[in-house]
Amino acid sequence: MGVNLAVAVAAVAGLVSHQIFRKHEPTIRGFFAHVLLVNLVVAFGGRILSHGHQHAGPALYAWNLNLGAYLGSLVLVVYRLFFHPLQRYPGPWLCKITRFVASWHVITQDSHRWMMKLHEKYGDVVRVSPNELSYINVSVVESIHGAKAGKLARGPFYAGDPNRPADSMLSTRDLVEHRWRRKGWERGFGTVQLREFEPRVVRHLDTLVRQFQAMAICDSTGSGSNSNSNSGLVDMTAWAEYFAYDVMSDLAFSEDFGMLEQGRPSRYIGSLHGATRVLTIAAQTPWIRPLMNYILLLDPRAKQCGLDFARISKETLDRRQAKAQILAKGEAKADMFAYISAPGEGPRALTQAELTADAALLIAAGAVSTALAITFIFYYLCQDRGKYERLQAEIDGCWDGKTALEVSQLATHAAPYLEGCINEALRLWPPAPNGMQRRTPAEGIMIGDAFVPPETQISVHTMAIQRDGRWFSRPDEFLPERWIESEREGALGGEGNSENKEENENENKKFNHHPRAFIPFTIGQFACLGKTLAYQELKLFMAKVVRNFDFEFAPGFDAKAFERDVKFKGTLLIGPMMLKLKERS
Ligand code: HEM
Repeated sequence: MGVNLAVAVAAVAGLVSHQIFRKHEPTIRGFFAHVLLVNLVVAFGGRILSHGHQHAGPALYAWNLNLGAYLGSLVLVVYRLFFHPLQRYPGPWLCKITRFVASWHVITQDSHRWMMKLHEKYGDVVRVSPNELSYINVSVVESIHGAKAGKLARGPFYAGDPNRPADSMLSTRDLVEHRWRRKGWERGFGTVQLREFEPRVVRHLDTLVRQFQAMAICDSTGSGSNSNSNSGLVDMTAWAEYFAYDVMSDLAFSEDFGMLEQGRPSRYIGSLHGATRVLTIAAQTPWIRPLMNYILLLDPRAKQCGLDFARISKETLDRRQAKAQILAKGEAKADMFAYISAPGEGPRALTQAELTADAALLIAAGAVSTALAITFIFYYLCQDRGKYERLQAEIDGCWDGKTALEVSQLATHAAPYLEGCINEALRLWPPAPNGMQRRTPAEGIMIGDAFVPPETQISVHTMAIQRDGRWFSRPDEFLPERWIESEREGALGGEGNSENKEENENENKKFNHHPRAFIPFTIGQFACLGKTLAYQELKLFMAKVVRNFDFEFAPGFDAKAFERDVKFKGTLLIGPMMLKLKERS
């Protein structure tokens, strides 16, 4: 009886499931409804077949229940492997069945490397989860993220923390809502605003230089100017963070955390780092979200960090709103928040909860990535003295070190090598290395020459495309020269997949690079709003610091281990980078 029933139910369930799911992946609710349906069929069938065996009742029902759940899952597995609309896309079979594999790599914090390996093995498109595709071909970047991707909303990854009182501009998944909220933000990032903000960035750099001078070993004597036995040693990871967070809190809210002055991190950084791991895992795995509160009970530290982060963001907003009167009268300098919170053309005013979410986003989005980029620039420059000296010579030629420093002195034509160094660090280690998840619309979409069904998650994997030898020759090497047109001339044939004449010419350059495969800030409607500000900060930082100091790895610092230990937690996560600094005479 049991085997016959199992076969009959599996066949019926298979047919029904195929009809229900044939166009797209089931939602979690859909899956449970499906298991329930199979259960009903099993229970009903079991009841008929058990007629006359009254005593077997409860045991038989339990058996039916198990069988129903088992068959329901089995049918889903078979469906995902053989009948799913994405079944023809390559990928590990376990990833086709369950999202848990991808989630596991987020838990172990190595998802960026895992994704790169998947692309190496399976090629341009990989089915990384039952309902998710990752791409690395340059020809689809525009369709997924660029001008042609207007209908692609952000994917469920962005739904994030179920406990959050409101969405920030970044976590809003509604296209219309995102568009009008982003307009408010854009006002704070205009050319005029950035010019006004510039002296404030330089002021923080002056504090940093003073602190480094106090730690530096005097160049002329070679002896320490500081009695501390650690004199001359700095942790660039930490100081880059102090700089980036102080700048962002100042530009965003007209106050700074005082990290550069005090030479130690504020609680804000600790709470942000502590809170993001669980949030990233939850973002990756939608079914975990309802369980978030229970998971946090197992990790009280993460829970406390989350609460601290929310509290500090709220306090910052409260202080800023208390100052609003003064700012309105023009007695204090405007900041980004003045623009974001000003009533715009949107259909309604932002709620207090939305403003708090945006306040947290403003500092976190602005500071983390900039700090990472600074550290990686030093990571590569300290491995090659020739590159360090070339950059130093270029900066010496742009700025005398005495007059006020302005970013206009470091424009691309004047300091191309500096820009090349920044681009290479962002190419090799994009702070947000994994793809920016998008969801296909209800009618599905063409990506390249293939139709991708409705409600599928898709993205271009940033780190994998930026390290692909077809788009960047010698892809794992730090070569700032590849961004300087005159130095890209040369004999080496490229390996690029050319699509037109311009790209054929590109292939014959010595350092082949494909501008459309360089997407550290992503592109299109969700592109980074702070890109220009980020270049401004990075250029000013490098000019001030490299003009005044020489750096090398501290004795005993293991550069290979530093790189090997880079992890992913929403953004990259790196360890301390100890450098020895020396003031230039
Ligand atoms: C090297 C530095 C930076 C990098 C590599 C970077 C990268 C990115 C990326 C990849 C995104 C898309 C995120 C997503 O869709 O999930 C993004 C969004 C964003 N970034 Fe940046 N960013 C940097 C610096 C900054 C700075 C200095 C700010 C200033 C506040 C900023 C503000 C934003 C904002 C507001 C968004 C959200 C845009 C939207 O939702 O429409 N970023 N950034």
